[in-house]
Amino acid sequence: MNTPTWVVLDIEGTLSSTDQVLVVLYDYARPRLGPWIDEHPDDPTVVEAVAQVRDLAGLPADATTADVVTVLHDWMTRDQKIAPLKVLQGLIWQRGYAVGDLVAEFFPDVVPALKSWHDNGSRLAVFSSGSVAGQVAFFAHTTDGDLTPLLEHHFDTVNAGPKREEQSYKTIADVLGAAPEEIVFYSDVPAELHAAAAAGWGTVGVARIGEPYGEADFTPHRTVRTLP
Ligand SMILES: CSCCC(=O)C(=O)COP(=O)(O)O
Ligand SMILES: [Mg+2]
Repeated sequence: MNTPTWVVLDIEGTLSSTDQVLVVLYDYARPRLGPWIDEHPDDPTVVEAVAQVRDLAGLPADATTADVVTVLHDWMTRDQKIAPLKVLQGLIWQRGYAVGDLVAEFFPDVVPALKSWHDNGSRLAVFSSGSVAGQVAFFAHTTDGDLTPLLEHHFDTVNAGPKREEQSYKTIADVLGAAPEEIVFYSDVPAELHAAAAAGWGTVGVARIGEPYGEADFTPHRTVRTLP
């Protein structure tokens, strides 16, 4: 494959283990959701996210924080990557990274690959279900230091759209100002790769041993076990 202009990267299962997200980060967020909502009654981002939870879950307007948290915990248990949950998690993780409670860990091949792509002239972006706020904090506080200078753009389901829909990849290409064939997407989830390919992007399946999609069928996408 020729060196692409843009390399767009998924996080969970691709750069970082699923346990890093679903155990470390989710366990950190779970008990903090209720207090975060109650302590930020005037934050428009929080107010909007809570209103969206109420709407999506069909809760009454007078639903309590505890009712909202019950819904959020249920979504987390089922790993439903629903936007208002990801927004609230992202705010909590942002604080967790800032105060030193959290440090982002990557698979061992990831940081060398990011640096190699960057040094060889590829431009890097992220497309993850994790909110942009959470993503930026994650890359700013890693076991290898602040990696944010390597990344030019962050996309999530709010500013790009659902990861399994072709239109989201068209939106990202527009923002990047790139032709689809100049972009390659790396992900552990075949359905996401199918959507990116439908938008004309190059695709690479990341089938890591021991990860949930490690033995999935990635046909017709090129597949690797490690990056790049
Ligand atoms: C601080 S980044 C958290 C990533 C996250 O919340 C998530 O759900 C990852 O999903 P992905 O789309 O990267 O597989
Ligand atoms: Mg993933």
